[in-house]
Amino acid sequence: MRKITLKHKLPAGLDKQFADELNSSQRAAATAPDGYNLILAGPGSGKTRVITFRVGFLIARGVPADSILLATFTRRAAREMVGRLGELVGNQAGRVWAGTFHHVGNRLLRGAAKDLGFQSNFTILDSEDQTDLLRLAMDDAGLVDKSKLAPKASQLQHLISFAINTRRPLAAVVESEAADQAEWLPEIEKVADAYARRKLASNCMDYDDLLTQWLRLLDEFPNRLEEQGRMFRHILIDEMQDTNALQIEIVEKIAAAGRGNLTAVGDDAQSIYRFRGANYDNILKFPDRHLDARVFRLEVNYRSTPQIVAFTEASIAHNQSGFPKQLVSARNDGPLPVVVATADVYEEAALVCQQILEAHDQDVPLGRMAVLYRNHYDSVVLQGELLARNIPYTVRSGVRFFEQAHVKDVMAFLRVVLNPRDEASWRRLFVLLPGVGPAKAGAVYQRIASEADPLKALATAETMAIVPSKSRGLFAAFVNDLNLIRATDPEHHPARAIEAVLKGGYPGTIRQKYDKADNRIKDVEQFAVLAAKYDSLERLLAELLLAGDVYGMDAAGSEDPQDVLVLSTVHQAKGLEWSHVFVVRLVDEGFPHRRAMDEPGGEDEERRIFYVAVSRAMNELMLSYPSTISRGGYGPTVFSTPSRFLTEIRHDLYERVVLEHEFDRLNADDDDDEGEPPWTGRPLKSQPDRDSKT
Ligand SMILES: Nc1ncnc2c1ncn2[C@@H]1O[C@H](COP(=O)(O)OP(=O)(O)OP(=O)(O)O)[C@@H](O)[C@H]1O
Repeated sequence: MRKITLKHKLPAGLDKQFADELNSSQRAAATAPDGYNLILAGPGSGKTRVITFRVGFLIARGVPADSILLATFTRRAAREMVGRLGELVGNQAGRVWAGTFHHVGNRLLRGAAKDLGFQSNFTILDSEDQTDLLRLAMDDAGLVDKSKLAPKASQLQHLISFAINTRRPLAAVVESEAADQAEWLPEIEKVADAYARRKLASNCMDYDDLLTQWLRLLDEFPNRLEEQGRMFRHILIDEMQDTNALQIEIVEKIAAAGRGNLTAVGDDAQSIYRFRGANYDNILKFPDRHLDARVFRLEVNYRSTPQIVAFTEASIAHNQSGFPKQLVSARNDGPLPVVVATADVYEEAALVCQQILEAHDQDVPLGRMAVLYRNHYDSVVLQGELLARNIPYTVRSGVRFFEQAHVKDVMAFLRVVLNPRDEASWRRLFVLLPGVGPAKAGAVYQRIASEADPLKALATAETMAIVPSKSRGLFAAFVNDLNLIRATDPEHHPARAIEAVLKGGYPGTIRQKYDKADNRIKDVEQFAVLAAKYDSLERLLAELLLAGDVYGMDAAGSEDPQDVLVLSTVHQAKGLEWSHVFVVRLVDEGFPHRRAMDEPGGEDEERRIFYVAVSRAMNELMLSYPSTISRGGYGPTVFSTPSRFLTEIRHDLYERVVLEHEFDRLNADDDDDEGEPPWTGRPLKSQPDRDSKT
């Protein structure tokens, strides 16, 4: 039969946009022929731009927009790409299947849930619902109250989810991720089964099901596989380096069943989500899995100055594996990255704040600057300094420090000791005890409120009578903790008071009540470090809490409420860029993360995290580390080792800067060069510390 090919016209101006906005390698990748394509690209090389243009190209070539699947790492990325795509192809952009794998899985499963034994109106469990259901499953498996050493719900959740996302047997995951829990394996497996049964019975799916059930559909229902193969003529995956085994199995199955059109975009050197099950091999072995794959390389960095690019490339060159790339900057020269050693964490915080304010005085908006760190708790002391200096900031890596539940709990301990009539704080503490709800908490407060010494009144038989009998032991321990906290003279030594909180029963409460307990406990330790700067609890509370509204305020001369400094873990900074980037706490015990170093490939993964951090900077990059660190406020102070990620870099690729104190300068002999510090460099003036240090 004779065929007529319907020709589609490129929308007006699209040709010109391809010519004006893409360089030749970007254009070649965006307009690649059908088939398997891998676009390997360094940081700042326009990956987002290229993948968006490729979708635009496909639509312009006549591929129906609703037959394109564009899988992104975050929903925000999908929104941004669809917005940009709209500028290229108009309202067809909204018809593309763009979103995270979970988002797309959810849409597809609604129409196919019945095949899998679910109803199409299945509910998606949020993480709290998940924990509740898992606790019930633990009960089914006889794991509740069995032993204090038995795995907790949050740990089980992680292990079950990790096994699913890495497509490994649960037993192997328990062995490698939680060897100390291996004796509980039979129970853990029972919990996993009971949890799955309960989800099915209650017509609920968790996030992982949106992928596992999707894959099940493809594996067990050949008609569904064929349907999806037909439906998705082109599949594009952004951030390929952070996909997990499950995600890749799904898309590769669909592509193979359909037309075999799969374009993956990513940077192997930015693969940083191994802890969530991402598999570095997904990108590294793509050419091995698809022998006919074309590989495109984007090697022009539009983001960073040549100095920053040279530094970042010198860092990643120390990794053992990865695709070789030759990244060049398209920008004009800028200053060398700066490396500064500070005396301690307080000086580091003061230095970063001062540099930020100076850049701000030179018209760099706060919103174009970011402070990045490896661990969320590394930001605590800095947050204290920012609040004290009225510099507005937002924390991408989570809730601002003083708004977190566990920090509020610790504050409540301090507050009731300082002001035993602080009802809200008492109530907050009482409900931390098992069996005490808001009503009982109110009754206990009423009982002690009228007493001359409410704290003393806590220990009386009348008060105890209000507490449920099973909680009395813990209540007595809590009263004991409060007395120990009071004995530290918290009014003058707030750090000692926080350390007393840490020595009492509260860490146990954290483990019982909250997820990520270890990190929360580290937060509280860092809170003690911050508090050691204060010799008055009242001032600490006033300075840190009353300044809590500083977000979006017209502080530091900023006129735009959105113009706030960004604080972020490196992981949360993925894909973003700022004019000025400060990477802090670069000590060998923290960045690289100590735990990661014990795992095979751990150092390379940590170096990739460092690479992501430094490659966020467009114009200026400052890297700092405290020469001494202490665990708690009054804990022993030890010398730190600068991160290997700094010391391994060729010295001419950065500028070492020594800190000079203003008062040193005033007193110094004019040209006395004797006793030069071992690390010499351009002196950087620092303001004397606030006089609050104890
Ligand atoms: N051809 C180009 N001409 C000029 N600027 C470009 C070009 N391509 C990309 N850019 C700019 O370079 C910067 C980095 O681009 P983009 O964010 O897409 O990079 P990326 O490869 O996704 O980076 P990363 O992987 O580091 O997150 C952006 O500011 C973008 O607008």
